[in-house]
Amino acid sequence: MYAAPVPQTPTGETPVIETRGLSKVFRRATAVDSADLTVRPGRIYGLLGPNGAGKSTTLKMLLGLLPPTKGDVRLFGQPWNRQALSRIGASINGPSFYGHLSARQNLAVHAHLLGLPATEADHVLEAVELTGTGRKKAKSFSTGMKGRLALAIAMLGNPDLLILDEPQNGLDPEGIAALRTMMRRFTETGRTIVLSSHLLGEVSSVADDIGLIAQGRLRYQGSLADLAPDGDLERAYFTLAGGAHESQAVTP
Ligand SMILES: Nc1ncnc2c1ncn2[C@@H]1O[C@H](COP(=O)(O)OP(=O)(O)OP(=O)(O)O)[C@@H](O)[C@H]1O
Repeated sequence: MYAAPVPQTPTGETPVIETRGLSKVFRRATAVDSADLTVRPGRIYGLLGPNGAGKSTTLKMLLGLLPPTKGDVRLFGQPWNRQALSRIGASINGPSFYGHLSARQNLAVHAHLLGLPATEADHVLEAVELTGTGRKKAKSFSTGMKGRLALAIAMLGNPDLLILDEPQNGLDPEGIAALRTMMRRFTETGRTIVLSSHLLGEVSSVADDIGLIAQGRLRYQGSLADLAPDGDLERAYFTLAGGAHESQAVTP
């Protein structure tokens, strides 16, 4: 395990996530190659990269869903440990819920599984503005509503960190704007979000910091403003990610 003293960011805060040499090899294919991530508290960190860049694999390793082949992960200043997961809410691999249950019933089931009071369900339902869905079954929700429900499930238990894999997928501009507002609200209290996306425009509309990954390697990490001081994010992205012809980056 990575056993260096608790590292700090230039501003002196302990990172919420810090990885060193994080790598994942599937058979002989390297999906993530020596990634050194630093995620600061209170920030929205956008993990950006083309399809197949290694974003989901990275998030899964942070959550212990995949064992790293090499490298270390620290969460909240401590070497990776299961207890830290109780401080993390996550939505990976798209929304997953019981289709025959309402939003509130879904949340009540998840709250129960987490040992939380049922009132917690109402709390997150309100946070994602799904209180008006009543008895409507989740299977008949629109993509945007399903996205909100997935976010609500991840927010149960008042986590300090949200890890969201492509939360903007399938959302219309209104849904993306609503998600942005919910995410901003979440981080206003010093909490942190890591989200992945291959959509440059959507990440740039919400993220404070960017980790740009391509072919498993972290090509850039820092503030969104520093990624493209001239304001041309698309050019910066294509330069770092390896060229428009290879990349799936899309601006809305
Ligand atoms: N379980 C697995 N077994 C073998 N290869 C895998 C597995 N999971 C991912 N990969 C490979 O690892 C690489 C990175 O995949 P990953 O899903 O992390 O990319 P991504 O950046 O999340 O892509 P996308 O934006 O398309 O979701 C890809 O080449 C993928 O095919």
